[in-house]
Amino acid sequence: MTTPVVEVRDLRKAYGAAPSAPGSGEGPGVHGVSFAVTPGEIFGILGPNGAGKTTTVECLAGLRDTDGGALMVLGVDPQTHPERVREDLGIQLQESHLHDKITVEEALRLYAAFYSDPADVEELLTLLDLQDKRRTQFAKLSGGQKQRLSIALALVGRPKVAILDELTTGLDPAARRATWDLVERVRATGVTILLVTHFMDEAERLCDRLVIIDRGRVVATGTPGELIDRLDDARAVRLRVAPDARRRALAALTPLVGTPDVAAVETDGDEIEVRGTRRVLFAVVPALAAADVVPDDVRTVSRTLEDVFVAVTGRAYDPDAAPGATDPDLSLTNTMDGADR
Ligand SMILES: Nc1ncnc2c1ncn2[C@@H]1O[C@H](COP(=O)(O)OP(=O)(O)OP(=O)(O)O)[C@@H](O)[C@H]1O
Repeated sequence: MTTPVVEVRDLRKAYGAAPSAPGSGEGPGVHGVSFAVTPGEIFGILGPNGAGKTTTVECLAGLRDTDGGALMVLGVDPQTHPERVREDLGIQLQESHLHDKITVEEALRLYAAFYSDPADVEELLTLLDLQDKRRTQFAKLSGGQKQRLSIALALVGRPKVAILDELTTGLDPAARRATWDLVERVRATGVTILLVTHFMDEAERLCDRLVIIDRGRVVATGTPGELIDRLDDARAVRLRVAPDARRRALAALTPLVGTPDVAAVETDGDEIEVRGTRRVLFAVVPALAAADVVPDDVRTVSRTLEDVFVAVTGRAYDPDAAPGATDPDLSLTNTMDGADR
């Protein structure tokens, strides 16, 4: 088995006292998170706001002290040797703040000066599509350009692992898609990526594997496909059948419920929906053929990571749900400094 580049075992970090409200869990923080990231992956940490994602990556970067558990980044414990971890770890945290007047190129050269063997600034400008913006001041950049600059800054120390936190929050759909392409481009250069996000579609699109975190705990781990396929009704086949064949179609399909690949048959307007495993289509087609029903239209529908969240937590996914107390004074800045330990 490949040695993980990042390993988190039973990480614990609590903020303040546990809440007294019934059902509100153990209070804000992280309460036993475990996962391992293998080299070259885009690994996702997905969950609603306040789930504990940023806390987890800040502990990994040695920016916060933990209360318990074991952490390893490229063979080094970030809690005991944060400075060694930072040599190989690039981190782009939420809300990067740079001086309004600093230009893109100045910012990159300034950050490069902190490293003995920095990445080539020209290469970074090209990789992140910022050549045309090199002389633009930070305050004049669009949201997408600021995000691209923050990724470039996270990569300036030639990290082996890059942590990207809530990259696409506030971006329009086109800028989001462009940012996703960039993340894939960065991974293609050999950097392992730890992607923190509360966007289900982003995780589904980008991550090779992921953990879903809710209220400080891991509630699911796997590839997006594995997590979805574990649902009892991972897929659905939707059929439109002419009114005169409808009764025959239902008579053929209803007895399939309870067979290994079929969980339910339901009607919805003029459509019939058969839900089941990813092999549900294999059950539907022979049954229709035997009854000589030719549908006017057939579509397959896949579930999403949002359905996985609902299935494992029993709650609807509210990306903005932030349980527990917040710390109004906590303002995170880019790079290693600025976090309160
Ligand atoms: N310094 C702090 N003091 C008190 N509570 C904190 C502190 N930092 C985080 N928290 C709380 O701990 C919980 C987890 O926060 P964290 O930032 O790790 O969540 P998150 O999943 O990254 O969400 P978000 O995207 O909103 O940052 C939240 O309830 C948050 O309010």
